[in-house]
Amino acid sequence: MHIHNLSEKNSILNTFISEIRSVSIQKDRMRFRRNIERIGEVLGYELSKALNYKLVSVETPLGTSSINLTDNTIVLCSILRAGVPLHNGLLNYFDTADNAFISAYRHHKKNPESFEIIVEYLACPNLEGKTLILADPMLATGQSMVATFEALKPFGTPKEIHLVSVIGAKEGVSFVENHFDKTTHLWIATIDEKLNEKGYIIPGLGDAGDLAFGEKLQH
Ligand SMILES: O=P(O)(O)OC[C@H]1O[C@H](OP(=O)(O)OP(=O)(O)O)[C@H](O)[C@@H]1O
Ligand SMILES: O=c1cc[nH]c(=O)[nH]1
Ligand SMILES: [Mg+2]
Repeated sequence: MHIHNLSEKNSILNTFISEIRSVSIQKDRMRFRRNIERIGEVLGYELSKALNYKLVSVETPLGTSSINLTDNTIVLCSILRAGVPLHNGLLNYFDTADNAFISAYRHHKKNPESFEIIVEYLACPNLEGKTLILADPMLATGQSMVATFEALKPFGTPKEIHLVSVIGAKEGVSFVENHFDKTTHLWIATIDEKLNEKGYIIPGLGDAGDLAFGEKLQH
């Protein structure tokens, strides 16, 4: 897998990452969502450099200009709920993309330290020969990303796959590395050291879905 960890180079992205991590700033829910969206825009811009381009002509009022434009047919799929603001950020740049949504959540049984991933809702176009962008801001154990990909398989075989995430744990990155083809790209804002016993990324940011949309009741 090609891992693109954008934190390896300093940029304005660091400001957005620090704000979603900060225990005081992250409480501003609108700012939290907007920062995830802004990170989606930055990741989308970087990802765009790996797409295919074709020379096209554009008529201006005064002449003709030639420019390389991407000819990838993109399907943008994000994992509910926390994926929504990241999806919006990516869609701000890939504005003609087709879109897929899937729900994947951790279902805790009696023991809060063990959970399974439940996939319930899935709306997806044909993926055959498409460029699939699979987005989820948190790559903790990596199980949601892998369960989602398995659920998408009946919709066709994408030509290329780009995973997009904001914060990953080393363990989750290795997990997806073992489950996806080696041609897959991972575009990630930063990678943290470890997970705690409940599967939260340390230091991470807490619960991205709750920070973006409010706490949910377990059912
Ligand atoms: O890599 P994993 O260990 O699978 O964990 C990551 C998943 O956890 C979060 O979702 P969560 O289950 O909290 O649902 P939510 O988005 O509804 O809050 C996050 O958005 C990922 O989907
Ligand atoms: O640290 C984590 C792990 C999974 N989901 C989150 O929102 N945060
Ligand atoms: Mg989720």
